[in-house]
Amino acid sequence: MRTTTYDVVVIGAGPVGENIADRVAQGGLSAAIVERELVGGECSYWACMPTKALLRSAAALRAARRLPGAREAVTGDLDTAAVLRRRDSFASNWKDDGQVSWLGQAGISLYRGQGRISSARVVEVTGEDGAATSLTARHAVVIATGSGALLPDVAGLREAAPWTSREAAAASAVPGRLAIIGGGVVASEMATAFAGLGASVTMLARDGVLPLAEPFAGERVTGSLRDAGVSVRLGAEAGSVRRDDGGTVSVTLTEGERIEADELLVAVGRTPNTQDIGLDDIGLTPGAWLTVDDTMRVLGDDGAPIGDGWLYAAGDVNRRVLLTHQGKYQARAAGDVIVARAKGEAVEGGRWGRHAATADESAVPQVVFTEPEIASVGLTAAVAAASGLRIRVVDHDLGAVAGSALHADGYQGHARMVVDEDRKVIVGFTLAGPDVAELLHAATIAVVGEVPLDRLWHAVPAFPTVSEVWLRLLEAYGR
Ligand SMILES: Cc1cc2nc3c(=O)[nH]c(=O)nc-3n(C[C@H](O)[C@H](O)[C@H](O)COP(=O)(O)OP(=O)(O)OC[C@H]3O[C@@H](n4cnc5c(N)ncnc54)[C@H](O)[C@@H]3O)c2cc1C
Ligand SMILES: NC(=O)c1ccc[n+]([C@@H]2O[C@H](COP(=O)([O-])OP(=O)(O)OC[C@H]3O[C@@H](n4cnc5c(N)ncnc54)[C@H](O)[C@@H]3O)[C@@H](O)[C@H]2O)c1
Repeated sequence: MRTTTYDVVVIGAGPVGENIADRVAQGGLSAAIVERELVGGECSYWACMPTKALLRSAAALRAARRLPGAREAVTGDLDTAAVLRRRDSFASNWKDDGQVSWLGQAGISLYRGQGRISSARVVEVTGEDGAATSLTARHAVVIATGSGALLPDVAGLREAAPWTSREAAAASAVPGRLAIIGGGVVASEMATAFAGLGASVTMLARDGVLPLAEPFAGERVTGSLRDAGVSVRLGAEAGSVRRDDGGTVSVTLTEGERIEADELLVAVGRTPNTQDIGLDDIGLTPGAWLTVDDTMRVLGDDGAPIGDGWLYAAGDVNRRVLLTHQGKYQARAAGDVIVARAKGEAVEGGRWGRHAATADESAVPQVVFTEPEIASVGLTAAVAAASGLRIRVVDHDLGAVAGSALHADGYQGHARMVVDEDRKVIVGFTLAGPDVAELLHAATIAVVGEVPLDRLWHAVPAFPTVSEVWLRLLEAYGR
């Protein structure tokens, strides 16, 4: 077996693995990355990028139709084939040459194949041809293997060959009828996308729509999905599934009703890609999420770092936050701390230190690209209250802001800020409305910076922008 030594070996070349390898290379260490599919991972080819491309054209069309003058210029329907072609290009036609050449420029060595930890600091790579290579890491091995779609234990589901988010994101045609099990982020975005592309969609949202967001977010998305013709079945649970010889899928609900569709998308969460990466050989459980400290070092059952601290895990696989931008934030912390430890430099792993992913706890931004868009950061009122904070919730009608009225006739939206009354800082912020995504970062800065409310009065939103909602919220709060 060929054996090579690097300072750092990363398993998984998704957005997180790529960023860690880049960070350690920039810090002067040598890095190898192991990938079994496409360099770029889930986000580039089957998740963030293609799904947002599927959503964007219909959103632009809706926006034009909200505006007199522009509305009259819209004379046709959405061109589905053009949307799918644009999606293909955003998925780089499922080819990774661009990202492979980026790795080369960054000085990172790529090994294609399945990576498996065979002993402390050693990763064995098995290529498609069965040939094995052994990579030894002088300083650290990083697991950045991501996650895959979770299939719930529903009778007949696997045999019915359902779509997961991968098949939905890469669909080459729009099914006439699409049933969706789930009510979370993937289910809501894909119901929006496929309804926009002309499918007749039924959504089985057992636990509600966007149940982890502020309640008004799920209510508004449910309302607009229904307006778009989606049958949103709150509380409905799939009992069994069957696909007949003609290809029709039937989902029998636990209460007995049968729903028929041409395709069935399952979107009920994720499972970690840790099944076959050698965890058993180092005292960890295959198939389990990995637990890490704030510098992304993997912890054993005893709460202590594995071995002398040579093993790290970042991104989806550690379950802290299943989002690309947050995984890349972890990657910057992990990459930099690996370099610092290798060079014997001080580690700043305390709260908000440069080597700690502190924001994962309570300052995570997310945009759900539904209609309306849901943009949020930090804690919901319910979570903040449950965590023992003394909070005050301030709400404002986003449509009542001059900038919103100009943005679109009949603009409907809502904004909520959650204030920690003891510290007089914002701990949560949620916006629901057309095109609110780009408003989010101001709220993220307020939450991460713990900007006192009396200072926020001096951050004056420009007139007439939708951001003026900040002033209205402060006025409602009072000073
Ligand atoms: C439908 C969908 C839409 C999403 N949209 C968004 C969005 O809009 N914004 C956002 O922030 N997040 C979004 N996410 C979440 C985002 O995709 C993930 O958080 C992100 O991809 C995680 O990155 P990662 O590098 O940890 O893992 P991944 O992207 O899963 O990459 C892991 C890589 O490791 C490889 N790998 C796994 N095991 C091995 C092994 N043993 N050997 C070698 N290689 C291996 C895999 O092939 C893969 O390339 C979405 C997720 C889904 C499912
Ligand atoms: N725009 C974005 O940021 C974006 C878009 C898509 C996905 N993502 C990320 O990808 C991850 C996966 O998304 P997801 O939607 O699969 O997971 P999710 O955790 O957001 O939602 C899963 C939903 O399925 C429900 N559920 C669980 N088991 C069920 C069952 N047996 N039957 C019916 N419903 C069931 C849950 O209550 C939950 O509401 C998320 O963590 C999300 O953050 C992000």
